[in-house]
Amino acid sequence: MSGSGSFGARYRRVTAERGRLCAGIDPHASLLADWGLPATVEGLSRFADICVEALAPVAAVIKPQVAFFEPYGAAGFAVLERVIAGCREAGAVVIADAKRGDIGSTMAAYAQAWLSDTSPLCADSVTASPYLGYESLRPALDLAREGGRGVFVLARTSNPEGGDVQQARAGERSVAQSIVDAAAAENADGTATVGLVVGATREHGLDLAALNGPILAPGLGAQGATADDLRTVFAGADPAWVLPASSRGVLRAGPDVAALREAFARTRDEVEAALGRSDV
Ligand SMILES: O=C(O)c1cc(=O)[nH]c(=O)n1[C@@H]1O[C@H](COP(=O)(O)O)[C@@H](O)[C@H]1O
Repeated sequence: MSGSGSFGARYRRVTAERGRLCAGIDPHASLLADWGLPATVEGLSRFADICVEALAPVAAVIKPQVAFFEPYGAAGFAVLERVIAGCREAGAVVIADAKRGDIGSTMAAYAQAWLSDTSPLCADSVTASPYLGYESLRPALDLAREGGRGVFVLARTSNPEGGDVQQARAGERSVAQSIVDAAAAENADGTATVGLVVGATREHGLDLAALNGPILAPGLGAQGATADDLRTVFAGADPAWVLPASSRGVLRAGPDVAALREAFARTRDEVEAALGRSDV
């Protein structure tokens, strides 16, 4: 899908209106305890409802971390379905942080789960690992493009161990740069179907200038990156596409809905001030 129905067009619209910060919904057991909630599906459900109420009407992008719903089995997935639907209804773009990656024929089923209207888990986009080979993600990339959705592909992750694989040389360039280049080639159609994940926690040495798609940048807050760091880490990228993400850094302000929303707004304003705008 191209033009105003593309993922990129929708992403640009909503981030221009609501600002560039992705709010993570990561129901860690320790956060549930801090919020006075039990580590049960009822606790998870209450945590999720508070997050949706506080964040969905104000955040441009929301990223529920699937891993924290999985330990509760089918009941956890039912809560996740509610989170995804509630955030989308309130106008936020949802990234299901599932980090899927498998051989192509299996990847097609993951794509159906996260990117097809027929699935109860359908989101606006999903995170994916290209480390079974970028082309193994093809079924997800194609389905996303068809439906005006997106795939955020891991390039250079925020964790210290990521460099072992991602900074390895693949001929003239690093493995991570080869992922960036594949995504940029894919986005030549102007849809911005392929986003990247590039951690905000360290300088990455990547050339992101030709990407023409969103760059999810986790690591703000709990992992130590600051809004000011964004200026240097993403100096070579179009700031309109940079999407810093914070989960625990914002969530620690809960469970009060107003306090949570205020923590989100404060972080978003810091990010906006640090990144500046190229498109207004
Ligand atoms: O894909 C991601 O979102 C992701 C990629 C990455 O490189 N680093 C990273 O921290 N994440 C996710 O971003 C969130 C970070 O959470 P906080 O450290 O609490 O802000 C978690 O859900 C991580 O799984």
